[in-house]
Amino acid sequence: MIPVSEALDKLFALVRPLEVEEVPLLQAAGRVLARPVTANRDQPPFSASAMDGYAVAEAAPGMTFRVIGEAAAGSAFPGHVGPGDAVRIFTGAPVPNGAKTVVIQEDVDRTGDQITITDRLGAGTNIRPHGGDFKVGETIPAPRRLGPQDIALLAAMNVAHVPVTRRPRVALVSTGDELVMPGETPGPDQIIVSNTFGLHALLTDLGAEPRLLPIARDSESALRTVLGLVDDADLVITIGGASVGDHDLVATVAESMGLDRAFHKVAMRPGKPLMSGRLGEAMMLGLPGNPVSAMVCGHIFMAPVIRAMLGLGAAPAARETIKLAADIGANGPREHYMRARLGAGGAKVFDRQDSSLLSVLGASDALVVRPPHDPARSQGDEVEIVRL
Ligand SMILES: Nc1nc2c(c(=O)[nH]1)N[C@H]1C(S)=C(S)[C@@H](COP(=O)(O)OP(=O)(O)OC[C@H]3O[C@@H](n4cnc5c(N)ncnc54)[C@H](O)[C@@H]3O)O[C@H]1N2
Ligand code: MOO
Repeated sequence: MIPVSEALDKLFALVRPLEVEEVPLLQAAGRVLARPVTANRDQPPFSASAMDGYAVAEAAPGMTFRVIGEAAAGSAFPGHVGPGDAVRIFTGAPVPNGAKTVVIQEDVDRTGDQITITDRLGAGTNIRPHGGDFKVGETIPAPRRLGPQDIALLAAMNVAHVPVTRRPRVALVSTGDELVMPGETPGPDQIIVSNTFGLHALLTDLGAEPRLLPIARDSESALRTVLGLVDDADLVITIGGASVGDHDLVATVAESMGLDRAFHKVAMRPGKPLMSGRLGEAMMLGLPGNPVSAMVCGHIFMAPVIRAMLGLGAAPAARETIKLAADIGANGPREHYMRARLGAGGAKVFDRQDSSLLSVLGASDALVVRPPHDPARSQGDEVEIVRL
């Protein structure tokens, strides 16, 4: 058995970077920007009014002006604003030549084409300077996962096609005679595939492209057939059949198909029978079948691998330090990822930690990470957590 940190290093060494593709802006949300993108225009491209009102050269309470024209968003006033002139202006309109300030209409009395500034004059010019948001040559740095705000900025920069890292294609293979799909009617000794769907959701969240392959029954030939369907996947994830039982065939079959194994078994709880290697053109990750073990391995190993494939760097799941809300006992020889709920008093570790309990995992929002042989800890002690 190797420690979690060593397993992660071996996984990162197996990752091959993915190509860059250009996608239309509307498809870029959630994708990873692969190259810095540069603005090829200034925003705003002219000094613009921030308010509806009157553009003048100089403003003070009591001053009067003659309105000589109008500037609206999309149609500038072509002339010059001299002393005594005012141009009716609307938010977003180019500020006309000669105007130095915009007086908001609430601070003006108007009669015909004559305006008088009242004594309520507010502070500031109400003018957004040319290039005040961004200028030609300013960049959005890469790599970064593009959120809605980035998409708005890219649009303003007039970037219609965005260079992003291709989504990793991930094949999910469930193994076991006992498994049926959600919605089916299970036999008396069958259960429903669960963690495969949880991993599918996690992969979608991470920006990967997951595919469910048919469930592989517990025979070498069935598993070989399903593994033969992985096609062009970048990552093949098997679930179950990773341990030492007579029906745990994943290592045997994958090796017979050419798996170049990097490791099998990690000193962690849950997740001990994890295995990985390269299988043809794909990277393979063999997860334990116990539902919580598979999901914990999803967060601790699969998610960092997907981020590395996307070019976001080779880093373990982010940890934070937080206080314990109640005492916990000593840990054994494996790094333990304990299901816990965060609250005002800190992290409360659940009493029941069996790796089959999806209801406990569902009630958890963090994993408290206990180093091997960590002694008993008391309420108020600081521990490391990984948020779920
Ligand atoms: N003698 C030993 N027995 C076990 C050991 C060991 O070291 N010595 N390790 C235990 C640990 S730890 C784990 S974790 C499990 C992992 O076993 P497998 O990866 O071989 O998983 P299975 O035996 O196929 O399944 C375990 C459990 O999970 C259920 N399962 C499997 N796939 C799914 C799925 N996609 N969705 C929902 N549930 C699934 C399966 O029905 C079993 O109940 O081995 C221990 N045993
Ligand atoms: O490692 Mo197993 O994953 O403890 O249940």
